[in-house]
Amino acid sequence: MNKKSIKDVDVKGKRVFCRVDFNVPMSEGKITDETRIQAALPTIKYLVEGGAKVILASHLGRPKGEVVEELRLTPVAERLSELLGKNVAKADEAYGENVQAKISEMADGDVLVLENVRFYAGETKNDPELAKEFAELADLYVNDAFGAAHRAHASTEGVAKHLPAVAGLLMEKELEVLGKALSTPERPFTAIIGGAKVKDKIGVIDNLLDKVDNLIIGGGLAYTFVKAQGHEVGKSLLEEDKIDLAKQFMKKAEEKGVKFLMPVDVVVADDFSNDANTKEVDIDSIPSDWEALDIGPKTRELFQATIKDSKLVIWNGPMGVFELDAFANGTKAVAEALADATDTYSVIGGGDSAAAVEKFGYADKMSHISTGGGASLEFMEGKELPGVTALNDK
Ligand SMILES: Nc1ncnc2c1ncn2[C@@H]1O[C@H](COP(=O)(O)OP(=O)(O)OP(=O)(O)O)[C@@H](O)[C@H]1O
Ligand SMILES: O=C(O)[C@H](O)COP(=O)(O)O
Repeated sequence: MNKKSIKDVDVKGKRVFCRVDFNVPMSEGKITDETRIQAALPTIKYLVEGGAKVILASHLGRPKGEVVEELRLTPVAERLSELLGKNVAKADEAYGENVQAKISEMADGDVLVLENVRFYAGETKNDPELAKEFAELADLYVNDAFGAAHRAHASTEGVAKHLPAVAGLLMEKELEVLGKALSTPERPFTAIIGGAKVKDKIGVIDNLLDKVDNLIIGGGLAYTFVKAQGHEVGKSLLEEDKIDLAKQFMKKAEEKGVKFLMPVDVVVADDFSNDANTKEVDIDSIPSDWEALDIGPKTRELFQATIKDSKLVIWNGPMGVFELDAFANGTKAVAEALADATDTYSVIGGGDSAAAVEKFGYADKMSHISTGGGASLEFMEGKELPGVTALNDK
């Protein structure tokens, strides 16, 4: 990585404004998945042990510039305190006099969690005044929020203009793993792209076609490709305006010598529910009033065999509606194959695929699960991440 990290600077006695991604799923005031808090611990511990005054900033949800009681970071600060085994202070604001006063009382190694930065309208607008307010609080800026690095916001980008700005350990690891995978991949290199819409994956498919040996397409977006191949898709997800693009992608794959793998059979249902009537059909036999909600058994085998023969696999997006048990087998089969393929370096591109791997109990068998959904997708598209660009070069 050509950006400075916390290992390149002295943190002792410094007030450190550390942007983390504590955007965790919550239900009735309880954290339902603390992966992102766990993922931020190495940097927080490094700063604590290094004698910094650790000021943590994060967003939670999308409160749109207003205080939303359910989106306060208080439960996160409480959980962090348990995980660190030490007192963690919490501010009810993210800058200003009260926060300054709290910081002035901090001893080296103390931790303070600021309030949700998205309670201020200036955050998502990347307001320079808000960025300056954040900078006023600290001597050093650390960005460990890989999950929010694709956002040019005041706490992810603007603040870096006013302070020495370096990456945290999670940020560094994410960039190293994803960067290495895309620049010097071990081969055969396979990308598995699923999820709901072609529209969301155009950039990533286009960029990966320049890099991979095999491209596997599954999930709801596959049916636009199936239609482009000339098959009927019934009531399956279809983006009519992307059929031509799907054809172009298949042509590009052929020109580049990329093996393009699509579902050869599917599980169709007469309703979008666990109780629907279902059947397995070949890809050229989707009934007109049924929808394909998962890949079928032959496809599972085909995809699993390709995974087994790969040295590196990047996976983004489920193969079917994995939230419903009746349509989870395809996604489960991919997760299982990755878990079994001990010689294969497996990179899970965050979001729903990460949730699926967790759900099926294979998380600890994966080589790397990214904490970024949108961020990892933009990285795989080859886009610059503003939160990374803003950091100081080595
Ligand atoms: N065949 C299908 N028909 C309808 N929906 C599907 C199908 N296959 C998968 N999905 C749905 O796609 C959704 C996931 O796609 P989406 O593009 O939102 O997430 P993702 O690809 O994991 O991206 P992110 O990383 O941003 O979460 C899931 O909710 C899943 O149920
Ligand atoms: O959950 C995420 O992907 C990140 O925390 C970014 O959140 P956002 O999409 O609300 O900016």
